Amino acid sequence: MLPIQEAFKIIIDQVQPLQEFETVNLSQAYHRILAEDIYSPHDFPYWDNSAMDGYAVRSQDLANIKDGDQVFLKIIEEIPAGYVPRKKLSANQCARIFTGGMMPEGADSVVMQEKTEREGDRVKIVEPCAGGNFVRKKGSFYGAHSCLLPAGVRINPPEMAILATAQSVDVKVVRSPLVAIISTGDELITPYEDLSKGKIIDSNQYLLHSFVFQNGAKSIPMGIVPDQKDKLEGAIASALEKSDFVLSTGGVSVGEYDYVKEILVKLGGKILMEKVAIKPGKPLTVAVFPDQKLYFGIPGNPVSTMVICWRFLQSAISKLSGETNYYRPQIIEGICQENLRGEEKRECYIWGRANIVDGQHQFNVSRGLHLSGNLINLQQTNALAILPVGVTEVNQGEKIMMMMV
Ligand SMILES: Nc1nc2c(c(=O)[nH]1)N[C@H]1C(S)=C(S)[C@@H](COP(=O)(O)OP(=O)(O)OC[C@H]3O[C@@H](n4cnc5c(N)ncnc54)[C@H](O)[C@@H]3O)O[C@H]1N2
Ligand code: MOO
Ligand SMILES: [Mg+2]
Repeated sequence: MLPIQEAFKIIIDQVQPLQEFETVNLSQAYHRILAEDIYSPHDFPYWDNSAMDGYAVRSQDLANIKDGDQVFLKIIEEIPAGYVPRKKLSANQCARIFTGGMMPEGADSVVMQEKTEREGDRVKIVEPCAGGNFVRKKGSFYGAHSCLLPAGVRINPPEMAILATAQSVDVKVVRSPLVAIISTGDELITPYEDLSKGKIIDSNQYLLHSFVFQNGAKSIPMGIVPDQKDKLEGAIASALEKSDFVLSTGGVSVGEYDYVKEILVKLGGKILMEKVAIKPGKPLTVAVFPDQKLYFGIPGNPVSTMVICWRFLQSAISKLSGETNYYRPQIIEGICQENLRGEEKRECYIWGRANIVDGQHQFNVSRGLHLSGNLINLQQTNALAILPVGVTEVNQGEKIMMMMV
């Protein structure tokens, strides 16, 4: 059995980021991978502006105020946001200004409204004021022509805002990966068919489709393929032709009808792994084809499928997508809330939830049977406790590493 770290490295080293790009409108750029560095001709902020509602002042007029002093400044202009000031401040003058308003010439500071008292066209100020107070200086966040976003990041809400502010309305992104999904098994039916004896509903198709979508790729559903060599060979060949990655579930163990491996070899694939020291998910089979396409033969048990997705496929799809930072998922330390059992030969992943209690992460195991066929108690999982190879017991109150999903 291949250790998990080695399996992960083999997979990741095989994945080559897509080198096909397209340009999309800003409104369509969410969740895509940026394919070029973003620069802007603008300074950020664009101009000196006020961070508060108040009065734009010359700080030297207020510098010497002592306890009990009162200084009156004459208000010569009102500057709402979006208005261009017309007047320059002279000694003992100020301008009424609102948050986001452009600073007038001569002013170097803003006194917030709450620290003032208005008396007609004058304002009374009783506290000294330092230069630069509440002024957002032009270019103080980022200077014009500096790189605002590097290629290879996923465009999430903050990046959407940056693209908008840089006026990058045509965004060069990486083509979305295409991931074909095959469910293998004579026992499988769709959720729309009547459940007849001996059958089982193909839940993996739905799990994988949503997982692929969640990870920013497009799925190509290939449906259910029976355990018949010719049909499976046809489906696998067609999936390889249409997609960047192929994911299938089932048919990778040692049973008489587990045909996936021999078909992969027949179609010219090189098997990179067929048994990984992971529980659940041991018979994970990965093959590479001469055109470098990767095939993931995922064990059919639903929890095994999900754990393989979380442990290996998030990173693989991310790297394929062109994301620079593709290491997933995050692993953090927590305190185990019950006794857990591991194995001598496989790294075990036990599903549950991590919560912060008294500033510390705690791991709570999901109720119900922990078997790789029980997909029901996988719901609302946000963490899997990791018991490394040979750690057969972790007791309540002990530290444990958790994979956050
Ligand atoms: N003699 C041995 N038997 C098994 C071993 C072993 O080492 N020696 N490994 C076990 C482990 S661990 C796993 S995991 C499974 C993996 O089996 P396969 O990948 O070949 O998958 P199948 O046999 O086709 O199915 C396993 C299980 O999952 C159900 N299934 C399959 N596809 C779906 C689907 N699309 N949706 C929902 N459920 C699905 C299927 O009905 C089976 O119950 O092998 C063990 N056996
Ligand atoms: O590895 Mo299997 O996935 O234990 O059920
Ligand atoms: Mg089998």
